[in-house]
Parts: sequence; C-alpha cells; structure tokens
Amino acid sequence: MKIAIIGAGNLGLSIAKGILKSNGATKMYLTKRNITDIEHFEKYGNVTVTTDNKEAVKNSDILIFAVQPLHIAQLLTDLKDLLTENHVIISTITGYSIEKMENILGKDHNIIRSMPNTAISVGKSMTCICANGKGKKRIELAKAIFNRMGHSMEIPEVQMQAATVICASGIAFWMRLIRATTQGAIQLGFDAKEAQELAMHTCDGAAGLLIASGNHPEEEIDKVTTPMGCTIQGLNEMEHHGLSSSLIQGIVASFDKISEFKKDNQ
Ligand SMILES: NC(=O)C1=CN([C@@H]2O[C@H](COP(=O)(O)OP(=O)(O)OC[C@H]3O[C@@H](n4cnc5c(N)ncnc54)[C@H](OP(=O)(O)O)[C@@H]3O)[C@@H](O)[C@H]2O)C=CC1
Ligand SMILES: O=C(O)[C@@H]1CCC=N1
Repeated sequence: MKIAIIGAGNLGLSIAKGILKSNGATKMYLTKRNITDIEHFEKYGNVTVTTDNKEAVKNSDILIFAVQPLHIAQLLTDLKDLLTENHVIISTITGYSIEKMENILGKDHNIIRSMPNTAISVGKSMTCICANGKGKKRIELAKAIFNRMGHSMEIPEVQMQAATVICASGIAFWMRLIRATTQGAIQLGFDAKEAQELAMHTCDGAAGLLIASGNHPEEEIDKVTTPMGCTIQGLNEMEHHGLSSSLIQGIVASFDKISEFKKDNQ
C-alpha cells in the first residue's frame, strides 16, 4: 500500500508514526510546505519527505489529507486533475463535509471522511469514519487501515462533529483528568514521576476493564465501592463539586464551538 499524508503536522505525523509502527505501508510520502522539521523521517527507507504534493499524489494509492480546515479547498482544487477514481481520498479535516469535497472533486471519487486522534501514533486511536456514495466500496479498506492503528467505527456523517469532540478533543480531556489525578497523588506523597505512572496505568486499567468486559462503568464502580468506604466518599465529594456535570458541559461547549466552525467553513 502506498500512502501519502498531505499536511504532516500534529495529526499527520501522528498518523505517519502509527503507520510506521504497524508496518502499514510499503511506501509513504509526507508533505508540508516547510519540511525542515520532518526531514528526519527519511531515515525510514520507505518514507519520502517532500513539499511537492503532486509528486506524492501521483505515487500513492491512499491519500490522507491532514491540513488545517482553511487550506483544504485550495489544496483539493490544485490537486483535482491528478486525482483518479482509484485513489482512496481520506480527509481528517474538522467540519469539512463530504458534500464540500464533492463540490470540488465531483462524485466519482472514493471519499472517506475520518476522525482519528493523536493516539494513532501508538496504535490506540478511536477513529470514526464515513464515506460518500462511491467511497462506500472502500470503507472496509479504510477500516482495515485504521484498525491497524487502534479501533474504528463507521458512523453517519451527521455525527462526525460529535465524534470529533468525543474522540479527537477527547484525548485532551482525558489527559487533563490524568493530570489532575497526578496532582492529587503528589499531594498524597508520591513524587511527580511516580504519581503520573500511577495515574496513567490506573486510567489504562479502567478503560481496559470496560473494553474486555463490555460492562457499564457503574457495574465496575459497584465492585470498588465498599459500603462506608473511602471510594464512595471520594466519588460523592467529586460529584458534589460537579465532576460529571462539568465534563458533560465541557463536551457540549466543545460541540457548540465546532458547530460554529462548520458555519464558517460552509
Ligand atoms: N490535532 C488533532 O488532534 C486533530 C486534528 N484534526 C484535523 O486535522 C487537521 C490537521 O490538524 P493539525 O495536525 O492539528 O494541524 P497542524 O497545523 O499541526 O498541521 C497541518 C499541516 O499542514 C501543513 N500544510 C499547510 N498547507 C499545506 C499545503 N498546501 N500542502 C501540504 N501541507 C500543508 C502545515 O505545514 P506547513 O505550514 O509547513 O505547510 C502543517 O504542518 C485539521 O483539519 C484538524 O481539524 C482532526 C483530528 C484530531
Ligand atoms: O481542537 C480542534 O479544533 C481540533 C479538532 C479536534 C482536535 N483538534
């Protein structure tokens, strides 16, 4: 599989690392306008770093677009004549609809809209995807690509904004919870490094338990909360201060913001 990542910034490079880690490409092109900070990726023999998007498109089968929303329309317009019906065009662009892509490229292209997160670099992304009419035949291929670097879910396009908040922004939300737990652990006497190790692995364990069991979180919480014990005391104190409510309100605020982007981009 020959893959081009057009726009090798934060997300694009995370995808590149995930692809390298999972041996997911025979050949990979990474592009951006200023390549000095990514030239070292050429140490991997199968990676070409270039400013030339056209060269990358001509030599690849799968094209992953990861530029900022403001840049995508011009980029697609510039590349339009080189895009064939065999290319699988995967967009990661927040708030940029399939309809907008089809308005530039036409309907006769395999267009996949995706929403990965930066944990793709370590093979742990939760990635949501949807496709245009023609791209539906390539959705299994797209899922296979993203499943090598985590977990994927096909969703209706109308849910893509919500998926962006929960999965892509969600990485930052969970990081903040890990940071807060780390700060609590330091206050209880662990040094900073130990505290973060405890927080990270406990977080990993909580997610792992739910993934393996399929249980509702409250079912697992019931197993931890000894009557009159310290866990329920702590949980109730957190809820008195609005833990669940503040998370939900943050998620909704993030969604409201993304809905503004959508208006701006259309
Ligand atoms: N960061 C995240 O966690 C996530 C981001 N997204 C979406 O992914 C996209 C990228 O986000 P992010 O990685 O954070 O943004 P960045 O700004 O980090 O990366 C975008 C990259 O695109 C490059 N670029 C700009 N214009 C061109 C061009 N004409 N040709 C080639 N490369 C170009 C820029 O580099 P240079 O200026 O050198 O060209 C830059 O490195 C956005 O649309 C965002 O909404 C989606 C999910 C998660
Ligand atoms: O914060 C943002 O707008 C982008 C989309 C999701 C992650 N980063």
